[in-house]
Amino acid sequence: MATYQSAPDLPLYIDGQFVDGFRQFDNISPVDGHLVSRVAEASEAQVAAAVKAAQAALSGPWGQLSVPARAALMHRVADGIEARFEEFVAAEVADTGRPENLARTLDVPRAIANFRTFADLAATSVSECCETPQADGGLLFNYTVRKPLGVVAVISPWNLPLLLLTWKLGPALAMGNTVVCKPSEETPSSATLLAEVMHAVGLPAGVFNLIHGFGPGSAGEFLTRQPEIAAVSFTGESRTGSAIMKAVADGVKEVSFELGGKNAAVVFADADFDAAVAGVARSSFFNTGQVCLCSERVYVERPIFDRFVAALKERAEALKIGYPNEAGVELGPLVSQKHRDKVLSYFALARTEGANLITGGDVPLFGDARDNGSWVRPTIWTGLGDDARCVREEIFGPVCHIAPFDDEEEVLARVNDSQYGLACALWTSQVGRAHRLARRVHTGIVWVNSWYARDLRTPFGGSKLSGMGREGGRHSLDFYSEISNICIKL
Ligand SMILES: NC(=O)c1ccc[n+]([C@@H]2O[C@H](COP(=O)([O-])OP(=O)(O)OC[C@H]3O[C@@H](n4cnc5c(N)ncnc54)[C@H](O)[C@@H]3O)[C@@H](O)[C@H]2O)c1
Ligand SMILES: O=C/C=C/C=C(\O)C(=O)O
Repeated sequence: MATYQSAPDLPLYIDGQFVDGFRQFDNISPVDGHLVSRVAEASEAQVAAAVKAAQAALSGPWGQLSVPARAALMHRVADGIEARFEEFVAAEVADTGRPENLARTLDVPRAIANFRTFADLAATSVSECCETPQADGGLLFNYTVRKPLGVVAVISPWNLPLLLLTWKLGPALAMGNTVVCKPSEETPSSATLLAEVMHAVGLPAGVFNLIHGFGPGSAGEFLTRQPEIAAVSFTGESRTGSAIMKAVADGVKEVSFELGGKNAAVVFADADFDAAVAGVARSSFFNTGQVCLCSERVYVERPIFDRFVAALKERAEALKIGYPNEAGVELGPLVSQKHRDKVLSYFALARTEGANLITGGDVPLFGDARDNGSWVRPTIWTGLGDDARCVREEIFGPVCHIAPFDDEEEVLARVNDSQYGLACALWTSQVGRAHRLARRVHTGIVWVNSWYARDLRTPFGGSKLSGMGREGGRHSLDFYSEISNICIKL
């Protein structure tokens, strides 16, 4: 049984040593506001030291390791996470208040899979080659080799803390880079536990470094401004991506951005109704709506609109909200009071914009310690126009707006009318329509009769304000390595 009571102070991990920061900040539970831990904040000098240690490690034993040897080490990291599985569950629950079952079935298993998948992909990847006959009868033989980029800055968000940190760490390390990681200030616990696993596995000092702190004017910004970093892999808000892009522009650093979204779910009248209701309830309220892929916009074909709204209302009101270790709990709190204030500001905005409130729109009163937490109710609106801010701006909470539509061309235009382009879920029984629409939707990812079903070999990422680049499968191998072409005249 995972426990999520207060933990000890959380240190930094720099050059193979656990060290204090220049000051500490509080890590507060979103369940009931209790102090989870005090966290070391890295100074600019400590961030610079971490990057220098990572740079030095590239020319040490780590830089001499073969791909299979690195892959074997990644598997040992996965073994280390497995061995401390319940501690990782407790760490994610302590910081996010999520249901234990979610951490046990998604977050920690995916961290293990992230290391194992990219260890195996790196160890089995092949390079390109070609032969070019010459006019003089000679031959040119071209082949490519993958080299590490160097020091990679890994900056991750709070909504799936361990999953998203390891989604980057797995391929970055498997491809021979060294890393300096800056997890979100909201969720430092599982990253710190991971540092203990890395240390126990015996990664050479400087290969993996962990700094805690905030963004602007703190560890996050300091990291992006270090001249020695070769690339930044970032997941977070679109505006943060923009700030990081500016910070690394002068150095022309490589960036991989997985940013925000305002994703649509489209339900046609011919869809499996019960599957679509269950699927949209999941895609709108999963992880309390704190997933960049969540459907905050739902379009339902007019003949089933009223029936669908009623059914989704019933599902939302049946969701079990409760303590992380309660049996059957499905929804936890939002990650912080600050984030709840943002979500509540959209609840108020919706009233101003004239939304019909179908359910939710407020804070549940428990009459216990949870009233000091960051809870909101799952919320459904209808009646807003496509130009409403609540229909255009990312809210990042358990909320969706449902609108009717009449035909494919209309709904396609409305789905694509967004500054984001991350994900879309289509619910229909017509295979031809599914393929036709899927290729015309302007998002990096389209699910048909499903949502957040993942194969780690597939490209993941979005367009427009949703990001730059793709990670997943060989796309991660490509991003986290420098490819050189060697041409030999035979
Ligand atoms: N596309 C995806 O795969 C994906 C996944 C998860 C979250 N997100 C997005 O992330 C957001 C929620 O996460 P969040 O609130 O942690 O995002 P955020 O951008 O506020 O913070 C993300 C990380 O960046 C750091 N940071 C903030 N400002 C920085 C700066 N100027 N320089 C360097 N680092 C900085 C933060 O400390 C944190 O570690 C949502 O918009 C969500 O859509 C996207
Ligand atoms: O909140 C965004 C979730 C991103 C998920 C992934 O990057 C993944 O499942 O690999």
